[in-house]
Order: sequence, then structure tokens, then C-alpha cells
Amino acid sequence: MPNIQDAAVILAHTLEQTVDAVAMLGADRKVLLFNAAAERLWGLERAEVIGHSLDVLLAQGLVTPSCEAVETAAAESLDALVGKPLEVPIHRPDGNTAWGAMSISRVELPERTLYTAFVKDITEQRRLNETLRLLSLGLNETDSAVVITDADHRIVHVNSGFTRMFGWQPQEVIGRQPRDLLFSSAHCPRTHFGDVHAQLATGRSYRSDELVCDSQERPLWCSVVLNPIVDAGGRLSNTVGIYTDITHTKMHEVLQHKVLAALVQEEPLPEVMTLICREVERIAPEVVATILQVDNEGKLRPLAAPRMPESYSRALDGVEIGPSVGSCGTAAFRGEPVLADIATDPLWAPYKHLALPLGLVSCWSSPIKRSDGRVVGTFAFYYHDRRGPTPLHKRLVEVSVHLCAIALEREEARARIRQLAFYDGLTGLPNRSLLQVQAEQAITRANREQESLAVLFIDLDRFKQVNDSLGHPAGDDLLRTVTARLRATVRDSDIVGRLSGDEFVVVLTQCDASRATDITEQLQRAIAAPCHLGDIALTPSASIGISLFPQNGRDMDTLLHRADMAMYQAKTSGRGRFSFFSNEMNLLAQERLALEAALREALRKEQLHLHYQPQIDLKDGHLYGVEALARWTHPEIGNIPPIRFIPLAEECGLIGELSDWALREACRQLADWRKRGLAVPAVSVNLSATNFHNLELPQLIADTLSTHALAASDLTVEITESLLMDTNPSTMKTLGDIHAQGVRLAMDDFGTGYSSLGYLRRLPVSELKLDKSFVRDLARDEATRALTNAVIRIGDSLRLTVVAEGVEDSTQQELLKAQGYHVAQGYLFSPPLPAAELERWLREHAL
Ligand SMILES: Nc1nc2c(ncn2[C@@H]2O[C@@H]3COP(=O)(O)O[C@H]4[C@@H](O)[C@H](n5cnc6c(=O)[nH]c(N)nc65)O[C@@H]4COP(=O)(O)O[C@H]3[C@H]2O)c(=O)[nH]1
Repeated sequence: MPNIQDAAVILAHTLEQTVDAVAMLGADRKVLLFNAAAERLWGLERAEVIGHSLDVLLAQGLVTPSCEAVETAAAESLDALVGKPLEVPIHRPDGNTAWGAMSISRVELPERTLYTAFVKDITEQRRLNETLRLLSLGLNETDSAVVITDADHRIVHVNSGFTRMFGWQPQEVIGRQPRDLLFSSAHCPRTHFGDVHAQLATGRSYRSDELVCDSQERPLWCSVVLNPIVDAGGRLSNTVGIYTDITHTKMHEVLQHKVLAALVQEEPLPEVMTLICREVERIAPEVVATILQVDNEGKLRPLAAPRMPESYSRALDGVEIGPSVGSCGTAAFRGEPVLADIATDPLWAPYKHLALPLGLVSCWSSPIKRSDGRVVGTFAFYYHDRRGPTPLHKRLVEVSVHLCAIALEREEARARIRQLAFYDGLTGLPNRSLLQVQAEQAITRANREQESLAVLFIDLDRFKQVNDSLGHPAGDDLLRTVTARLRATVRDSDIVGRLSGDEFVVVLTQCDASRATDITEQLQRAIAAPCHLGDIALTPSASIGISLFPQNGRDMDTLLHRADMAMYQAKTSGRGRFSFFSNEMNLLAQERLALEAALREALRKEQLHLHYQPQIDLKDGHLYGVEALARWTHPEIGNIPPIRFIPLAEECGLIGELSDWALREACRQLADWRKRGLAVPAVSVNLSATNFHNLELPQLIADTLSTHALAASDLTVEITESLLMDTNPSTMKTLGDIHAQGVRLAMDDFGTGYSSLGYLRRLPVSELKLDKSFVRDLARDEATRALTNAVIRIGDSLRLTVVAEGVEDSTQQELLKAQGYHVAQGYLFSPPLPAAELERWLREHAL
């Protein structure tokens, strides 16, 4: 047993070598001992400390392990610190701070009291604790749920984010598997967890977006990341799972993707809307979603309500929106969302009997607006309890109304395109394409049912005149009026369409010839009712051609073509008439087609020629001029009279070519006669009204005259009164230009057509040609004589030369001469003759 001195030495050595810092203090707080560990901890030599006050060491104060500062008063009395675990910051001279865990004990010696402070270096431990504190902060304060599982995928730790996100407390889930918790509902099927565990076992992370459920079975979209932790032997020891709620973005993405895919695939509107409802109900099973459309008349039209009985939608169909029409009708009317308690809200008074029996208690409806702000529908959430929308519901509605608006706008655009593609913009009637389809369907039905059907081709009479003289808006009005009259006359099962311009088609179903006659007469009467276009009162009329199924054709093309032919026939027999197609008509039409082709060829091969008929001055018997008349001798058919081929040339657009040729040929012939000493004073050439549409005609005439060195006065252009009906703006200009060149204009067939003579003042004519019908009746009819007398008086008073046509005998000649007629032409003198024969005739008659 060592003596006391030895014991003190042993103690001093022991204290010196102990790993913890030791400082011994006197009651006066002065340091008596400062061991090697204390020197290392404080970074101070013991010489700097011993004999100095404790304050050298505790410059920064004391704290308890729970980081509470120890009161200064207590710190001043060492006794107050005895037995208390303390933590003390140590500011070392090198600027670093170390931490020590200090405990002070009191040693009571006989003559004095000593205090021994043992200080353990806890700097590293504090750092670790701080790191752990921060780590746990990071883990718990995140919005994500963190789940740590063991090798058997059983939960060993969850952070507080897990409780916030899923609603379970840690003690409820420790030891359970996440898949049993999160994928337990029908909304969140557990599909592939076997694969996931296998993947984690190989040390590979798993990432995916999953629909999971919380403790209340509410679905949530989560981004799931599972990171495996493997031990030194490569075995799975833990998995750290991080679940981040992406419901909002995912919901947007999934809804949008599915709905847009449906739109791209041209799914019908109700199906797209049902898809939206179903998706929304999958994400928020507590809501019952419905979509209503608001039509152009402001009426509700159910589009989708997959979890509602049909009767509910039926009851709402056609309800007009208004300031107190349930949640939807009101939301559509106000243009803003409406939340209502179905049982008590007055908005629901007339409708609550529909919703309450279904257990629906609240309804929150939002308007669906187009990009221009117009309300086109409503999107509603019905609830089984008295409540309002959650933030998730608001987000769902925000996304859904946008998608609904796209779907509705697309539907409208499609309807507009259909309208533009298949309906006539002016009258709203089916256009040619739709008419064709509808008529073919009607024909198929008639064929199946063994019924007959009539196709009416309707062409308005003188429509062009209305357009040209009253303007296009008046023409449009007339077309709309006629459309309304046609529609009002036929049955709903009949088809009315507009082909183009003033051409309409009516297909009368279940209709034979006699019924077709009745309805056509009704139509003509309806069309002919007086009609006011601005200040002008008009009595329209239409020419109608009729073809019958099956007699006249078995398809729409044939029936329409034949009705067109019949219409043409009706038109030529006078206005306001109708005509049935007949086979003779068909033959005629075919003949006409053949003739048209032959005329084209005749023009190309120069098979036409001119005959000339002399015109005699009645005063002195001299030659006044010759009229050139076209002749066509067809190699097979023989002579075809101008009365047949001139109108044909006019209809098929050959008249320009024909008249150019006649002008050139007549001028060439006149020049040729003159060259060979025949004094032919002038040549007359017939032109048709359409020739005057050509603004280049005056130049052509001028060029032709100059080519043959003729004067303008050598040529007379014969026009007919039909020209007065022509409203083409070029006509008057062309006439004026020709007259201005000095070419004479003669009014042919004078007295047969136009009732008013006022035009003679406006038209620059120099010559009137009395129609041969007057000359024919001259000898036997006094009234005719009075008329011919009047004509010569008019001619004289307007200083016009009057030529009498068709003079066949000398009585006529004498009568005309007696009345003062200047010139005559007719078989009495000579029929129209080929140029060579006329030459001979002239020489024989010494003219
Ligand atoms: N009954 C009877 N008839 C007589 C007598 N003298 C002459 N004629 C006929 O009366 C018609 C007179 O011609 P238009 O009135 O200009 O009527 C012409 C004219 O409007 C038109 N036409 C003829 N050639 C041309 C032409 O080159 N261009 C145009 N645009 N029309 C033409 O065809 C119509 C018929 O011509 P055509 O058959 O040649 O018939 C001619 C002529 O042959 C007579 O004493 N008694």
C-alpha cells in the first residue's frame, strides 16, 4: 500500500496521462493543475494557465448538453456547477473552436476545498450530432415521403413527409410492406411489384410514376424512386423509397394526353366528353362529373354523365339557361362557377327532385368557355355530402374545362367545315355534292321499295337581267326568296338543292308523273308570287324540266342530265313552262351534240361559205348593196339552214369564230369584186348579240377593212333587237366604237321584237330592215300596211334608210315604193347567191 506521498505522485501521474482534460481549481477559481490532455484541448501551455483564473478557460461561457446557457451567477460560484454535466465551447488560440463535456467535482480537504474539472473532447461528436440533426431536418421537412425498408421490404422507417402525404403514423406502418399500404385500392392496382423487388435485389434503382392510395383510399399520382442499399456481400439490406406527389402535373398530363389522343382519332364528341368524366372520377372518386353543352339557342344539351342515370340527362335536355337554373344553367348564364346546396339553394328549387333521390347533395358547376369567351357548356361536380371543391377538384376542373372547350370548338369547326363543304352559303341549301349524295340515297330507297321518284331541274327565267340591272344583292334576295318558296312547297322528305347561279334541283320522293305535274305547277305558282326587291316589284318565273325514276334513268347523273334537257326544252317553248323528259328529246339532244361537233369541224376545215343577196334602190333600180348570208353544206346531211346552225354556234361558243370568218370573207369578196370592176357599193354582215361582248371587235373590223383597202362606209353590220335585251356592259361600248369608225349599223328584223322604240334614239343605227313578215302580209292586210307606213315615217323622221326584206312580188314592191321605202331585197330580185352567181346576175342586170 503506497504512502500518502506516493499516492499523490501516482494520482498526479494518472491525471497527467488520462485522455480527458483535467484542470484542478482552488476555491478562489485559480487553476492549480492543467494536464497534458487539457493543454491539447485548449491549445494552451500549462504555464499560461496555472495560477490564472478559470475565466481564461471558460471565456465563452458554459452550456448544458441540451445547449442551454448556464446562468452567469451560477457560473460564478463553482459549487453551483458541481455534479452538472456541462458542455463548454473552447476557443483555441489557432482560431478553432473545440467542444468539451465537462463535469466538476468538489474535493474537500481538511484545510481547503479543491475543484476538479474533467473535460472530455466532444468536438467530433458534436459535429456528428449536428450533421444528424440537419439530416433528419432534411428528411422530415421535405414534401416527399421517404420510406426505408429492410431486406424483406418491410418498413423500418418513414419520415414525417410520409405521414403528411399518406395519413399514416409511423407506428401504424413499421413492419408492413409499402405495396400492401399504397396499392390496396381498386383505383391503384398492384401490378408489377414482383418485378420491382427482383430489380432491387440486383442493386438497380427503380423509378416510375404510379397511382397510389393514401390511408383514406384517395388516389395520388406519385413519382416513385426506390434506391436499393446492398451490404458488403452484395445482398439487399435496405431500400430507400422516395415518393413525390405529382398528382397535379400528372393529372394534367394524363388527362390531356388521353383526351387529345381521342380527338386526334376523331372520336365522336359524346365519347370524348365521357372519357373526360371517367378520368376525372378515377382521380377523384368522390365526385360525380357531368358535361352539358349550351347550344346556339342557349339550351342545355347533355353530353356526358357516365355515373348518372339516363333519366337525369333526359330531364335536363333542352332546359334554357338562366339566372336561377340549378348550378349548370346558372353557371352558363353568369359565365362563372356556381356552388350550391341542392336541398336548400333556391337555384335548385325546380330541379332538386331530380338530384336528391340520387344521393347528390351539392353541385359545383363551372362554365366551359370558347377562346372568344362565349359559354359553350358546363362541367359539373356533384357530391354526396355538403361540401365545396378541394384544391385537387379545382385543378381537375381547370384542366378539364380547357379540354372540353377544345373538344367543343373542334366540333363547331367540323360542323362549319361540313356546312361550307356541303351547303350553299347564300341559301343554306345542300350544294351539288350533298345533293348528289342525298339523291343517290333517295334513289336507292326508291329502288328497294319499288317506288318512283322525280327529279326537277329548275332554272329561273331572266335571272341574269335581275342581277345585271338591279345588282347582285337584289339577285341574292331573289334566290333566297325562291329558296324559301321551294322549301315551303315540298314535303320534308323531299330534297331541295342549289346547283349554281339560278339553278335549283328538287327531288320528289314517292312521286309519279301525275304527282310530279301537280307539285311542279304548285312550285311554279309559288315562285311566281310577286316579290319585292327594294323598291322594285318583280314577278319571277322558272322553267322546270322533269325526269322520272326509273323510266328516265336509274342514277342521279342521268336523271339530272335529262331533267336539264327537259328544262332546256321548257325554256325554248317560253318562260314559266315545264317539260317532262322524253326520248325524242334525248335523240334531239344527241343530234345537237353531233351537229355541234360537225360545225366545229366545218369551221376548222373552212366548209362554210357565204351567199350574197342584192339590195335594190327602189327609186332608180340601182344596186344599193348586198347582204352576206352564211351557208353550210354538210358532206353527208347536205344543206343545213342558218336558222339551225347560227343558234347552235351561239350556244356552244362558236359564234365569235363564225362571225370573224364571215366579216373577213365578205370584205375579201367585196374587194375582189371591185378589183374586177364590179361596182358593189357595200356589203352587210350579220352579227349576233354575243359578238358585241368582244371589245376587240372594232379593231378586228378596222383591220379587216384596211387589209382589203375598204372604207368603213363599205360595210354595214346587221344587228337584231335581241341586242337590246343584252345587259353586258361591253355591248354598248363596242357598238359605239364600231359606229365611230364610220361603219353603218342596220337594225335587222325591225318590228318583230321590242315593244318600245325609244332605243332608236340611243342606238347609233343608220338603217332599219323591215321584217319580211310585214312585207308578206302587205297586200292583203290593211293594218300591216298602216304599220309599214308607220315604220317608213319613223325611218324618215330619224333620217334612217329603211330596207324592206322578203319582197317576193311586184305588188309588194309597188306598195312599198308608194309608201316611200328606199331599198328592197327579196326573191323578186334575187335569192341569196354564191359570189360567182351574183357576179353573173349583176352583169346580166347591168347593175
Ligand atoms: N321568205 C323569204 N325569205 C327571204 C327572201 N329574201 C331573202 N330571204 C331570207 O331572209 C333571211 C334574211 O336574213 P336575216 O333576216 O338577216 O336572217 C338571217 C340571219 O339572222 C341569220 N344569218 C345568216 N347568216 C348569218 C351570219 O353569217 N351570221 C349571223 N350572225 N347570222 C346569220 O340567219 C337568218 C336566216 O338566214 P337565211 O335562211 O339565209 O334567210 C335569209 C334570206 O335567205 C324572200 O323574198 N322571201
